[in-house]
Amino acid sequence: MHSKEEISHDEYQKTADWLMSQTKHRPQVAIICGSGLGMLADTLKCQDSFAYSDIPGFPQSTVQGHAGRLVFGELKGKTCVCMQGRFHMYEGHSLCKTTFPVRVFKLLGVDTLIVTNAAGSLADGLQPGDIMVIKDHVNFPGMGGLNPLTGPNDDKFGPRFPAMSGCYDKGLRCVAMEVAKQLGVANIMQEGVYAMVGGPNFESIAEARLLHRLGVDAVGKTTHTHTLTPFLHVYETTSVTHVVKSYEDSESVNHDGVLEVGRLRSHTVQQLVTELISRMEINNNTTTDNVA
Ligand SMILES: O=P(O)(O)O[C@H]1O[C@H](CO)[C@@H](O)[C@H]1O
Ligand code: HPA
Repeated sequence: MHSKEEISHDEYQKTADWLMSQTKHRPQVAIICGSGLGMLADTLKCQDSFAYSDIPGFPQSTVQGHAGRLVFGELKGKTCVCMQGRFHMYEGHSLCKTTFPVRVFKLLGVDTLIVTNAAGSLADGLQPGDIMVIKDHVNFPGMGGLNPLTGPNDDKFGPRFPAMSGCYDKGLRCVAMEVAKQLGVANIMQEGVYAMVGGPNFESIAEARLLHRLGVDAVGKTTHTHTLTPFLHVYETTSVTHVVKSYEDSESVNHDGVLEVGRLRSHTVQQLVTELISRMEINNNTTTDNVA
């Protein structure tokens, strides 16, 4: 069963030590790129990049649109590490494997995590191509006991019972909305609630309607597992795709369509993240105080 696998502190440390022996970069910010959104990594300067298959202990990406590379470099004067490709439960990874890189990032000195993803729209006001800033999540697998934090707690990574109320950094969300205004994209950006489901199938019409009634704005198959790691300032943005909610709707959602929307919005997401990073005060560990 997924939740049984355990990874020791030494294993995370071994991967972190290997990376530190291969690059001089010491990142403060980590960026995880969602489906079709990996181009962000190409904008880093003075790059050192590693295929996941060459990094000791790292899982492998198997999904189209997730290149499987870890890229270190500079963005707007901040040292960053960028995942071009993430790991999903539906690929067969245990949940602690899907979150493995986030704990390694902590050991590298990262204190801010920026996550992008693709997800289907359930809210009436969210159109395909819109951007949703995640303000909260519903962790369906977690509510049923599938949680990367299951098992012995490693106090070095956070408390046994972490609170989720402040999970998505309010200061970063405010700055993101300011940046959206400055870039002229505030009309396609709003805050909302993301729900993770197991997948890999897309939702049935009845499931989509149920999620909508439960207060979910967008649905995907990943993401919050990374944000359950309570030591980081987290900012997360969703690139919204179409979800079928009506029996009369002749469209059906598919992964190629998801990648297309990702590509369509990748430039805007890239601009948003770059400007957000440029405004961060990172060294004093007080991103939440840095509201523009
Ligand atoms: O969450 P990301 O990796 O962006 O991908 C989303 O897009 C894929 C489905 O097309 C699923 O993996 C879903 O979670
Ligand atoms: O999980 C999903 N469901 C619906 N639409 C999506 N678009 C990306 N991911 C998803």
